[in-house]
Amino acid sequence: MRRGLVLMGINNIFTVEEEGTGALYECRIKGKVLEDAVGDYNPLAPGDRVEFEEDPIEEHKGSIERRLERKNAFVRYNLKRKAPQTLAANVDLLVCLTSPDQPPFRPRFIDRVLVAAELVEGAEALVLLNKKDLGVPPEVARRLSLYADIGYHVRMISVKTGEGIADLVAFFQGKTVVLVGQSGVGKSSLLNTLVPGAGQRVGEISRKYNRGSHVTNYSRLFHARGFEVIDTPGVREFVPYGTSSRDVGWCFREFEPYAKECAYPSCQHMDEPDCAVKEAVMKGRIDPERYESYLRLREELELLEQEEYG
Ligand SMILES: Nc1nc2c(ncn2[C@@H]2O[C@H](COP(=O)(O)OP(=O)(O)OP(=O)(O)O)[C@@H](O)[C@H]2O)c(=O)[nH]1
Ligand SMILES: [Zn+2]
Repeated sequence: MRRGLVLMGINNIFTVEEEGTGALYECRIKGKVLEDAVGDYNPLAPGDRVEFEEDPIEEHKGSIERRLERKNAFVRYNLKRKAPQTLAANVDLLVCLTSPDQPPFRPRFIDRVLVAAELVEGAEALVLLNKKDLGVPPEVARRLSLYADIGYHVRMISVKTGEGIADLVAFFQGKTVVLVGQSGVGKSSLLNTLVPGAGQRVGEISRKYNRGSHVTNYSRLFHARGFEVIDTPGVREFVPYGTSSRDVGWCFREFEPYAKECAYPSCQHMDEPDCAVKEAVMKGRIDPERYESYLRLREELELLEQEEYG
């Protein structure tokens, strides 16, 4: 049995890089499901390690027999397909790439990615502002320092001028990092800086597997110097998966010390009496914008739950 690393998967065909040799195999899953991944919608993602068997006839084809134990998984809810989508596995650092302008800074998007990051066990999160060369308005700077205050990594770079890139590469050493971002923030540009030629390779792959459609709707692992980087599809909306409307408050990490003090253990921090979270918002100890993000995400998850079960 050979061992390998899943680099990407499109339409249930997985590109697996063999351990030791680095040879690439085009693999399918043997049988219908993987034993240890029963019930998963997409059982394999870039970053997964697998055992596979080489095809006896066709060179560089194979079948995946088993997924090795995962440390964690980064999952979003795919609104189009109405199903969870695992974007990456075995993640050390989730990078939410953003920009001060072009497209506009969207803190609500960041908050949602950070909620998803809280659900990736053992992974850290970095809020990474690209396009620093465009200038950083005070409101953006304030928000970034809020993220730092509540315990997330925060950095600013400019792919255009190269500012902050060397430090970023140093920070990434030894890690598997996942890039997430809205369209247009410069994700492809950053990826190309980290992994020269990556963009071109992505283009070739989409032509091969995604005939006609140029939109990359799958993630892909690349080896960079001293670290691994997983690129994910640029999305307009991001919905985290793996929590419920009732529990999502626990994914706003700065709420936690207060939430424990709420009169009701399952307090939703809305209209309940003696809600310590609301009180903290009122006293300025919790940022009102983060609280607003919470309310909106809670509501959206509730709507999705009604769609699913109603
Ligand atoms: N001013 C400035 N522009 C940048 C910087 N990085 C990227 N851009 C520009 O931003 C635009 C979008 O960059 P892309 O790398 O294509 O962004 P993306 O996030 O991959 O976007 P999608 O392909 O839509 O997912 C391009 O015109 C880049 O030249 C930067 O640091 N500063
Ligand atoms: Zn409460």
